[in-house]
Amino acid sequence: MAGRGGLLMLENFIGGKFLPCSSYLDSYDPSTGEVYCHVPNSGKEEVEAAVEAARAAFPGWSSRSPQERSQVLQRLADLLEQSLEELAQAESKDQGKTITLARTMDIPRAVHNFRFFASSILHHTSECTQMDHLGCLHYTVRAPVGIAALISPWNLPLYLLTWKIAPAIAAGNTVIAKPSELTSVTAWMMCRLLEKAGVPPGVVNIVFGTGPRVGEALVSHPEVPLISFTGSQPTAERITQLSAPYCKKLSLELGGKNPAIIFEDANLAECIPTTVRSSFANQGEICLCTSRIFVQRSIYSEFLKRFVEAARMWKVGIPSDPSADMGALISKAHLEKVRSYIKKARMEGAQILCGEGVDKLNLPPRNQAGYFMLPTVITDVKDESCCMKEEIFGPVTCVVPFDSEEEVIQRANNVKYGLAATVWSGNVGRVHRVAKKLQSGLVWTNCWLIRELNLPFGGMKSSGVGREGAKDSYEFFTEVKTITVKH
Ligand SMILES: NC(=O)C1=CN([C@@H]2O[C@H](COP(=O)(O)OP(=O)(O)OC[C@H]3O[C@@H](n4cnc5c(N)ncnc54)[C@H](O)[C@@H]3O)[C@@H](O)[C@H]2O)C=CC1
Ligand SMILES: N/C(=C\C=C\C(=O)O)C(=O)O
Repeated sequence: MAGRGGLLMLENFIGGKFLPCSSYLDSYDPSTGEVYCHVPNSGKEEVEAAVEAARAAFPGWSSRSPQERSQVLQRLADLLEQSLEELAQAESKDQGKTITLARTMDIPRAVHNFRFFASSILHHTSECTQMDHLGCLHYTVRAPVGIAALISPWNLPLYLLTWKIAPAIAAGNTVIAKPSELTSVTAWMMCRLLEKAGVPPGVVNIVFGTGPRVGEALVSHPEVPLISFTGSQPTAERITQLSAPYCKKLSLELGGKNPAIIFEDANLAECIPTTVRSSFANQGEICLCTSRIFVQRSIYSEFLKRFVEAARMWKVGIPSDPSADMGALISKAHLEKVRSYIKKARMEGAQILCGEGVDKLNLPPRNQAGYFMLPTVITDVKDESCCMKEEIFGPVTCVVPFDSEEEVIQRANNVKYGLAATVWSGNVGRVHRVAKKLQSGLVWTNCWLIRELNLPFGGMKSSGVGREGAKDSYEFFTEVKTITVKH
C-alpha cells in the first residue's frame, strides 16, 4: 500500500482486518540508508484489540480437528509458495540480505514451516499407563494453551516468524505476532493471504512496532499465557521479568558465540568453504553463525591462509545482485556496533587479516550510504577478548590455534552461550566424543545448518530456554493434563 510520499505504509492486521495506526515509524532500506517504508508504532490500544480478536477466535479454532487445521496450513503454504518471488524481493530489500538467500533459504523455509507443521500435527499421540493392582488407568490429554505472543527478530524475518506461527496455530492456539520493527514487510504481505487460505479472522493477528512499546504491552498482558521469543539475551531477561508475575510459559531462543573446531584430519576442501559460509552467511546475522574458529596447531598456518583467501572471495554486493554472497547489515546502529568490535580487537593487539579497515569495499554510488561491511577475519586474539566472548552478530570471525582435544573442548565451552557448534574431523570416534562434551544445543559435524525440523532446536546456558521442533513445539504450544480413571 502506498502512503505518505509514495512510501510503502504498513497496517496492523487484527481480527482479519487491516487497521491503520495513529503513529508510524520509519523503516530503512539497508542497502541505501534511505527511508522507504512506514511501520505502525503500535502500543497498548492495538494489543487490547488484538487480544479481543484472538480471544473471540479461540473457541472456534481450537475446537477444529487437527485435520481441518492442517488443511488451512497447507493452503497457506501453497499461497506463500505462489508468491515466493515477490516475497523474496521484499525480504531482500527490507533486510539487506541477498536476493539469492531470500529466494533459496528464507522464503522456501517459511513455506516449509507451514507444510511441516501441517503434517506433524497429524501424528501426535498421548500417553497411557495402567496400575492394575489399584484398578487404575492413567492417560494424558493435550489442549491448546490460548493466546500465544510470538516475538521475532530482524535477521530471518518471515522464516522465524512462521517457525512460530505454524506450530502455534496447528496446535489450536490463536496468536498475536510482533515481528521486528526493522523488518515488518513480509509479515504484512503474508496477512494478505490468510483469508484466502481459510485462516478465520482473529486466529492470526499481527501488531507492528517497537519492543518497549508494543512488545512489552503484549508480554505483560494478563490474557496472554504463552510467549515464544527469538532475539537477544537482554530482551529475553526483560520479557522474563515482565511475565514472571503471571507465570507464563516461555520459549526463549537467544544468541550464540558458536565455535568451529577443526582437527588436523579434517577435510579442508569441504571445511573451508563451509566455515566461510557458517561465518558470513546472511552477513553473519544468524544466531547459528560461527564466530570462534579453533584450528589444530599442525594445520593452523595452512588453514588460515586458505580461509582468508576464501573469505576475500565472499562477494559483498547490493542485495539485488544475484552473484553477491553477502548484502548489507540491518541498520546503521548495528553496523557501528559490529565495527566497534574490530576497533577493540585492534586496540588489544589482534591482527585483522582481511575485511574491515584492510580491504576496500566496491559499491555503486547509490549504495555508498548503505550498511555494508566486508567479511572480516581476526587472529592473535585472546580467549578473554570481547571478540571471543560476546555475540557480534556480523561478518566477523576469530581464528585461533589449539593443541589437544581436551583443551579445545574446555576453551569452546568457556563462554556464557551454548547454542551451536561445528566439529571437523575424519575420526568418527573423536567426532562423537567431542560432540557429547560440548555445551551446545546443536552440534554439526563435518557440515553446518542442515536442519531436521523434527528434532529439538535451541540452546543451553544463556542461549535460551526450551526447544522448538515437531514434538517440542507441540508440547510447548499445548497444556498437558493427566487423567486417572479408577475402574
Ligand atoms: N536469534 C538471535 O540470536 C538474535 C540475536 N540478536 C542479537 O541481539 C542484538 C540486538 O538486536 P535487536 O533487534 O535489538 O534484538 P532484540 O532482542 O531487541 O529484538 C528481537 C525482538 O524483540 C522485540 N523486543 C525488543 N525489546 C522488547 C521488549 N522489551 N519487550 C518485548 N519485545 C521486545 C523486538 O522489537 C524484536 O521484535 C543483535 O545485535 C544480536 O546480537 C538479534 C536478533 C536475533
Ligand atoms: N533462530 C535463528 C535461526 C534459526 C534457524 C533455524 O531454525 O533453522 C536465528 O538466527 O535467530
